[in-house]
Amino acid sequence: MVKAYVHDNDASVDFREDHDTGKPVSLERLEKIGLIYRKFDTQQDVDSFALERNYKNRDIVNITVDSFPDEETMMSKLNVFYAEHLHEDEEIRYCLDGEGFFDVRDPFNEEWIRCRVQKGDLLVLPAGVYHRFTLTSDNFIKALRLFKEEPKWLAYNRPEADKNRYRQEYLAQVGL
Ligand SMILES: CSCCC(=O)/C(O)=C/O
Ligand SMILES: [Fe+2]
Repeated sequence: MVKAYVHDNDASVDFREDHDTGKPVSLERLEKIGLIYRKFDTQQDVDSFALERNYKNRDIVNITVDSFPDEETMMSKLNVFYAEHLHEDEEIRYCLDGEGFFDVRDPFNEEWIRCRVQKGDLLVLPAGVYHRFTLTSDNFIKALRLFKEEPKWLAYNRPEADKNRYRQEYLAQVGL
């Protein structure tokens, strides 16, 4: 079961730390904002789930200190992932090893909901949801990224993306 909780918004502490307010977030609340969570132990289960949802492409990312030539390059990549953004396609992320934090902005009250994904955790992020990603203090994740269309990573940052068509559609879908 994924651990999800309200983020404490403490910008004075490294974003890879837990930032746990102690306020848990239920799967029902995640579903209300359009997220789907599944725990899958086998690749076959992931493949069937992806096929049901018409996913065509995938890649594997390994993000760790060794993936970068130096600390500065790593931090600049992490800062890109940590900027609040949306994508125009629904996307699946499945944790193969290590762990990471997906923070998802609750559109009803603007709280950040932090999901700690670990081996076997799968998240579906709907198109248009504002979110960000970071490694944890372990500095390692191996993740399968599944794409409905081409395997490209195009991020649209807030606030410019507020007027994006997919943002508007997302808000309508969740009832706002
Ligand atoms: C662990 S997957 C890499 C991050 C990513 O794909 C994403 O969409 C971050 O927002
Ligand atoms: Fe993203």
